[in-house]
Amino acid sequence: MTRTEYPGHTAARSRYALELREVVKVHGHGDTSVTALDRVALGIPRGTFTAVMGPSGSGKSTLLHCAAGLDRPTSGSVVLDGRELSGLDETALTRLRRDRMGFVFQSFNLVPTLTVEQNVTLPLEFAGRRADRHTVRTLLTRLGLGERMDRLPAELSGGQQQRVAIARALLSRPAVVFADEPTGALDTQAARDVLDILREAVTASDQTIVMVTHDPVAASYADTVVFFADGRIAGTMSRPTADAVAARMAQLAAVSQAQPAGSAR
Ligand SMILES: Nc1ncnc2c1ncn2[C@@H]1O[C@H](COP(=O)(O)OP(=O)(O)OP(=O)(O)O)[C@@H](O)[C@H]1O
Repeated sequence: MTRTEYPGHTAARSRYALELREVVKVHGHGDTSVTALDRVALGIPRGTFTAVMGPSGSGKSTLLHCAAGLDRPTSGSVVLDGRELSGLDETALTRLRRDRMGFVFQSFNLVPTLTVEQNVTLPLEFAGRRADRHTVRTLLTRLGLGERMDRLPAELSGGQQQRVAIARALLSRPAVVFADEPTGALDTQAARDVLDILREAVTASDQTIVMVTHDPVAASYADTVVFFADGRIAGTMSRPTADAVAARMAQLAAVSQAQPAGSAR
């Protein structure tokens, strides 16, 4: 099976922030086992924005968990920033996640008792490093939060809270930012602002973002959409438009209705 990679990029290893090599993930055992990922081969070039889409149960969350080392593949390997995750023990994995990965979730996951600035610098403090105040201020100003550094999360709108979470994810310039439905809890305008920020982090700052989403509009901000169906890559789309993504998703949903998601394979 060939690795799914994007046009214009060679297979040179250093180009990839993240590689999945023939990754299989089976949940459970025996008759009730489910193959959530079925020999997934994927290379995510550095400095690109990738959206991962697919019907419910197609394996998106499992992919994100295996890629971030939160779950171990049954077979195959994951290489993040040149490091193969299967060779790392839990301590090394935790360190790699802290130092080289950023996370943005639908539910923001901010610490309610800490200010915006404290939330943003928390991962660095856990790593025993001091955040440069000027860098933090510059980042927060770029994200429209320069005047709100001393506020608590409860004093901010949902969109502002998500921007704090994005600042937290970007501060250490991680190799990959994983975003799981980052606009799922936001209204249309706040969602657009968040997507603009993610897009700019890639275009202007060369960050690498992998975003799971159900929303074709959100996916249209990516360079490439990777479609999943039934634990396998069902195709990719470069320079996606929301309409083209929605049409492809409708096709996948029709196929998945014919073969119910979650059926044991
Ligand atoms: N811990 C688990 N134990 C057993 N089966 C699981 C487990 N986690 C996921 N699965 C199954 O693996 C398959 C893929 O699930 P996954 O959550 O990765 O899909 P998804 O595309 O993220 O779905 P959704 O869009 O609904 O979040 C599904 O059939 C699911 O029921």
